[in-house]
Amino acid sequence: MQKILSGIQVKELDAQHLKLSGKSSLELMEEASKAFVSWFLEQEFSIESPVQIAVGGGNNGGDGLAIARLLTEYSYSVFILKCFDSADKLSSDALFNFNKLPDSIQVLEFVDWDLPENGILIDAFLGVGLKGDLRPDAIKIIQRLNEFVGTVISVDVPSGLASDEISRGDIVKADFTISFAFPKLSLILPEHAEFVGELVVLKIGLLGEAYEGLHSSFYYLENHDIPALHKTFNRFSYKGDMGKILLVGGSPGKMGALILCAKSALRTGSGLVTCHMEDSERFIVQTAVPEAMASWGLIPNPEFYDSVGIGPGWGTENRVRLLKQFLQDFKKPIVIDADGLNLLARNPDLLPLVPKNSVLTPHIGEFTRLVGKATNHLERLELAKRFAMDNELILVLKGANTVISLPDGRQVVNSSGNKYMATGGSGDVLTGMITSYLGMGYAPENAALCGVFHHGMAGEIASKSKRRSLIASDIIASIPDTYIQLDIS
Ligand SMILES: NC(=O)C1=CN([C@@H]2O[C@H](COP(=O)(O)OP(=O)(O)OC[C@H]3O[C@@H](n4cnc5c(N)ncnc54)[C@H](O)[C@@H]3O)[C@@H](O)[C@H]2O)[C@@H](O)CC1
Ligand SMILES: Nc1ncnc2c1ncn2[C@@H]1O[C@H](COP(=O)(O)OP(=O)(O)O)[C@@H](O)[C@H]1O
Ligand SMILES: [K+]
Repeated sequence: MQKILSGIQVKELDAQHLKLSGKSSLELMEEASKAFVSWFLEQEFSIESPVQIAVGGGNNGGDGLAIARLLTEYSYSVFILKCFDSADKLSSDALFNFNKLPDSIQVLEFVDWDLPENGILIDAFLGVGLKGDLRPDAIKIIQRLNEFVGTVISVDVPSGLASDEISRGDIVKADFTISFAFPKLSLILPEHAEFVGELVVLKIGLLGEAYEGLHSSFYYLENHDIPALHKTFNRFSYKGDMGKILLVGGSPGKMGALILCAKSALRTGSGLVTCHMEDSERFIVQTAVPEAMASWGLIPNPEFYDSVGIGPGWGTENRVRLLKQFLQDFKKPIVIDADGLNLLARNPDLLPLVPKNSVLTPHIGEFTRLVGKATNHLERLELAKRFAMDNELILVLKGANTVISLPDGRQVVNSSGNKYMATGGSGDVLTGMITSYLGMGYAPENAALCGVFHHGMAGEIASKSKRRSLIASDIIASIPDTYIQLDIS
């Protein structure tokens, strides 16, 4: 997994990397710009769309100038919007690229920019070199860039966004942010979602010795990390190897949550799924998921199960005794979600009974009730880290970039998923997936990482054809494609 570095560390990395690799900063700029252009070409933006590039005086602007030159090689008509005073104020690498601009590129003074109605705006005004509060002239530029109605693509970070803290005020509102090597921490904070748009991280050769030497407790979970986290099964595997799991949840009017959870566990690979619910509700489970078994009343013989997921749609009335009894009897890691978490929040004496390395999956509301209130997401992540370490639990804080806090203090930021997954029942699907992996004997950390990643990826696959029509069942229907795309048997 790639480490996520702070803005200060990024500076340190640049300097160290150039020293150790023998590369020049100009070579690195060319590499980043080429990676950007490859991504740009993959999007198949119309060649008819004019491309305006807002260029600042630092190396972020330098990237913009190199991108301009490269894009003309692919027949795009490119305009430079000069957001710097004069060429002698450019950083040396930016100046080099300014002097290499082909004649076909028109360079416009920013004040003369006649805001077009459409096309593409590449924002290479300010990157991670932003220091302190924006100067008044920069604020004006950002406000005007934000009047543009076409597609806005920010290079490295949306201009005006600070790298390590919560930013407010004037920041470019991008449709896409194309960052290099690893995401800067501020790009994954929900407070910044309206500025970052869709986050794309492109690999450039910045991840050598210098990068290895820098410490961070934040990691970024991506496609290529996933196959190694999976267990393999052989041809003698039988349904017992694939895990016997119990899902406790549902209540009158909320049986859908348990049903989605059971279906998703089965699609993830569970061998044997039993749903535990109130007596009166068992027929709906048996009808909706014939592959699952039903149980009600007391939980007989809990030791039979390899893992257990508790909470989706369960309600909180008259549940404490059953939960307490169960936690006293069951010693293997489990998954707790939704009303299971609400019960823990109301009965903190139960928390020490939760088996070590269990996976708790709150959304922000449940997190606030269980762990505490935070004034911003950075503070919330710090609370999450402490909670996971102090209780020796794995805390999955759900959201646009779900963050998995591990008992050893590492915090893993998920890269998969999209806004179309913000739909009722999508969390229940995740609970089924993580419980399924636990039941298959995955280490709890790997179960949480695989569950979160595959869930987001299934959402992405489903949304290709569904967009805002996506419902939680579509996520379940796309779980098989995640195995196919990641080549997992
Ligand atoms: N890691 C690297 O070495 C690479 C860095 N690259 C690019 O370089 C960027 C960083 O470049 P720099 O360090 O030159 O910094 P930037 O270009 O991000 O910022 C420096 C510019 O911002 C202006 N500025 C700073 N604070 C300001 C404020 N408060 N109000 C108004 N203007 C302000 C400065 O006057 C200067 O023009 C990255 O974001 C990335 O785009 C890429 O070339 C790829 C490789
Ligand atoms: N904007 C988003 N981008 C990516 N994933 C999202 C987004 N919004 C929600 N999700 C994911 O969808 C799921 C929603 O879970 P939850 O809030 O528990 O919903 P529910 O209670 O309806 O099941 C989480 O896994 C979350 O990470
Ligand atoms: K930028």
